[in-house]
Amino acid sequence: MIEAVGLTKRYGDKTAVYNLSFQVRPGAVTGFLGPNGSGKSTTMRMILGLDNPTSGSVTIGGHPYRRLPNAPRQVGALLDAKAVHGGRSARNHLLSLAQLSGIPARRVDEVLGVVGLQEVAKKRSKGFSLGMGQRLGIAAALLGDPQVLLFDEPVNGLDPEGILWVRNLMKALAAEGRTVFVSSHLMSEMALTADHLIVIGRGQLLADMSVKDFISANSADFARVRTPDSEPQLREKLGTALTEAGGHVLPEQDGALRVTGLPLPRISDLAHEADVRLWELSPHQASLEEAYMRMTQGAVDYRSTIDQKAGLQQPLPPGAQPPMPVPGQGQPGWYAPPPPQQGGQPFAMPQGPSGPYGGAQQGAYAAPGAPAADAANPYAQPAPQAQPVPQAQQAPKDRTAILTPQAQPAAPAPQEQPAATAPAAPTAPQQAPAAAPSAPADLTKPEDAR
Ligand SMILES: Nc1ncnc2c1ncn2[C@@H]1O[C@H](COP(=O)(O)OP(=O)(O)OP(=O)(O)O)[C@@H](O)[C@H]1O
Repeated sequence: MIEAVGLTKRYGDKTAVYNLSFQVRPGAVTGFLGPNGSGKSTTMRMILGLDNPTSGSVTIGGHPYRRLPNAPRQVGALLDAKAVHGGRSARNHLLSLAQLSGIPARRVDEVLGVVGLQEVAKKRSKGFSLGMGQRLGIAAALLGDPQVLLFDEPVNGLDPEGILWVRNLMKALAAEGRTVFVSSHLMSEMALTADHLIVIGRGQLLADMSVKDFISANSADFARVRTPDSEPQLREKLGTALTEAGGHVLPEQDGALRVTGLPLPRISDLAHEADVRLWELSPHQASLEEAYMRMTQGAVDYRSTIDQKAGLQQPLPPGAQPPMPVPGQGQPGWYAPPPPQQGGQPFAMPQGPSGPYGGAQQGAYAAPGAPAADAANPYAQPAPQAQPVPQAQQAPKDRTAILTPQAQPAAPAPQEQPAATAPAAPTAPQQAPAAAPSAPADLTKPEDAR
């Protein structure tokens, strides 16, 4: 298990990570989400002992990474797939890492097969595509057959088959009881891969809960209603009737109406009473992407001037910044209204000390995450029989917490103390292995070797 307690990292007057407390449990894939610059890589670097926390601590199995006995056998990571000596072949790169750690050469060939690089094992890695580089980085992470794995954007540059393979690899690793912590900006992929989510914004914890709970906590089901395009007055009429009946009505880009707060039969009845014909009346559920956007909108630092989130976000006045998310309500100004405040809220909202952003609180944790039951996914690729893990395998609901800064997204106050100096040593997980591994798990072998 990875455990962070009050983890804070400052670079001069820049607070990259502030008072982060969370646990990443074995037996589940935990997604690590946050907008650009929110502190994910910094957090991962601190977990791996590549950066010193300014305050707080993070441990793996109860020890800081640098004090772990046989760290490379216990922890594997993909942080920067480009951190490879380009003049070396893939095999020689892995071989040198293995030799540094006393890992037998046969394990190198195993992981090359696992990631599908056996055909290009003797080619220099500087000629590798982005996706091939990612595969090589994943191979390095698997080299020591570790129980704890960290992947920073592992599907970056992978083709669809590669993405599917990584998805199944993550799940298979978790199903074996390993701790899998993976960051990604691909929400659709995270929705399919992760059991649990840790979401940060501007270095602070925003949510710590199952994917399912995250979506229901940050979105609401809604109905799409369309009236005949040729008769805009009917749309107006229906909108008025629905609003008067207590519905929340917002226009969609294609001319439909997004309605919340009214059940579908009631919408149908109201349309009938208003003598408005309908071309569409359909139920919709928000996606993880939509829930994530809603949760993190106020914590986004870098935004295109022409980006209006494809109609999801209500336009702000010129120069206005969206407010930080509100606990249990997500981001104000988004089409999906807040989830029910009473009875329907699946997470706790613990209180805690104020932080530089206005108040970050420590999460509440309960039972450990349940291991996924289905260990059928092969690591080796391609993964022709791979199936998405059903929602039922998600982490238990009671291990949830939502933590939200309450005030301004302004920069934290300048710090009095100098930034901690990052250790000069490793820059990539490939430098991790240091000890001989025990026999690798069967699932890490290529299919044809089993
Ligand atoms: N060595 C450093 N010196 C100064 N500032 C840094 C350093 N490393 C990171 N930062 C800053 O800390 C913040 C968090 O950066 P980090 O790379 O951890 O974010 P991230 O969530 O991984 O972003 P992305 O999704 O874009 O990869 C950013 O504002 C970044 O500029």
